[in-house]
Amino acid sequence: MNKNKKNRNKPGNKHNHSNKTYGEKRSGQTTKKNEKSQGKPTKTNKRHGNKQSVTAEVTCSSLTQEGKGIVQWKGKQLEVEHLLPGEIAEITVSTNGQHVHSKVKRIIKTSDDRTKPPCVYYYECGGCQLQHMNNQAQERFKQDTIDQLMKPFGKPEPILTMDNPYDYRNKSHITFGLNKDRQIIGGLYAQNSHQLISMDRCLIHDPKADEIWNTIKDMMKSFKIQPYNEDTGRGFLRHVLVKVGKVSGEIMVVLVVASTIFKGSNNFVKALRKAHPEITTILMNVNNRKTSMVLGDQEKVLFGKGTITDTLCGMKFEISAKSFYQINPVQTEKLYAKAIEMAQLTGRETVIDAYCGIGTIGLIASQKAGKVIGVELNKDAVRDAIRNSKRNGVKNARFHQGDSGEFMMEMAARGEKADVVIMDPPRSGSDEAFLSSVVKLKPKRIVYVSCNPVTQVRDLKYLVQNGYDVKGLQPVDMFPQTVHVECVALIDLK
Ligand SMILES: C[S@@+](CC[C@H](N)C(=O)[O-])C[C@H]1O[C@@H](n2cnc3c(N)ncnc32)[C@H](O)[C@@H]1O
Repeated sequence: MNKNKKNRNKPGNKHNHSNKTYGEKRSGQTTKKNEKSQGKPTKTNKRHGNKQSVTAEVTCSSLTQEGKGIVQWKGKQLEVEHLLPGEIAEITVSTNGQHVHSKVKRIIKTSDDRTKPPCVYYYECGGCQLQHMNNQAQERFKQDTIDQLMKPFGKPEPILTMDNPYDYRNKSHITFGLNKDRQIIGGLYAQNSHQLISMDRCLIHDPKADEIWNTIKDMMKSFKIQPYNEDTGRGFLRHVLVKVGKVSGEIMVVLVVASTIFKGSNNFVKALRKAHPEITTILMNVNNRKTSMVLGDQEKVLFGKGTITDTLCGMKFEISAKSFYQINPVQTEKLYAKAIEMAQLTGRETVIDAYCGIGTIGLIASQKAGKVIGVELNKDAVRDAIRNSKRNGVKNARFHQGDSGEFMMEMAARGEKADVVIMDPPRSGSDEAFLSSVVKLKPKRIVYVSCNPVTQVRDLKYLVQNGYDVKGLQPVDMFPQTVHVECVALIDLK
């Protein structure tokens, strides 16, 4: 599908930008001196019921943490997607009495930070938010975001960026549906919605993963497989998840389906393997619940061993469908190297690897530690961690399944000690149970790895109020083209 035509009028297409000022374009209109900072309503466009839409000329002053441009309009601060600081633009402002929504209509003065997004789906899809910024501007934006958030704790190091900031994702997740002509389409959802954007390539996915799900989409018709419809609950194939071992080349395909009966599964697997002999395992995951979660509980291996193996920091890791594994292995090696350097291990320490996933950080750290204790909620990930420990010949690591907070409380209650806690919680951050038991255990050092600096700041505040000092902060760009940024913090007992 050629979307170039459709995108011609979107911001980011340099040929579309006019350097004319608003005043030049609309000669004869009066401008008041103070209008610039307030935005200049130009005309009322439409009125539907109490919904009203106007066009206004605005100047973008700065960016929000979500990468949206901040502008002033009629004394209000608006957040406008895809607008950059210093840019002057015509925007459409829609109000319904309660909510105000604004959108770029035309860019009048373009920032030097702007680049043409290489992805033709960028302005529809919700996956990336920063493709309209060049690499330097993305780096500056992420550094500024971290510097601002971390101000109470000191100055972060320069962010570790990625040389080739595309094709990096080792995990791709695609949804299927029908278009208005009832043709099968596959793609990603538009931002904050369940509107499926039909696409054939995502530029941050591994290219092989995209080839595979496109083959699956093309096979669906001949195998009479209907995409699942969230509203009616009818249909069979909900999603395809592809995991790629970037070093090993092993590939896992997970067909997420809505029912346990997969008619013709043998022939389907045979045909898929014929088209892609590089696939090393195929699973069927049954998700028959009304949920936005991708994977369900039931899983059946249709071909291969059901896991893939990959190499990270010189160690081999087995990865299950449901286990967490960092999605950008190039940057993960930098992140882990930094985290382990911050831990300053001498070979004697007891290290807790909390929220350990498949044991990656703990097993890599075990080479420099006395003993590693890993704790993780997900059963499959713990099973992987134990297997990974054996596979790499690690003798000084143990893994436990359970809630990290409860595990630490029990450790503290038993009077056990830890020298270093490495923690890497999900985006929601840690919890008081965990943090208070860390404070009780009194490790001399905590290394906090986070993919959400906002919750990390909250947790750092708790630790600082309870006897710890933040001694180092290292941002890492694990998710180029998106607003997300990873940060690792070194925290020492005062
Ligand atoms: C960001 S991942 C980090 C995994 C691992 N450290 C890595 O680098 O691959 C967070 C992990 O925390 C696990 N998790 C979430 N809540 C948890 C909890 N309350 N207790 C223990 N683990 C939890 C998730 O299953 C996930 O594997």
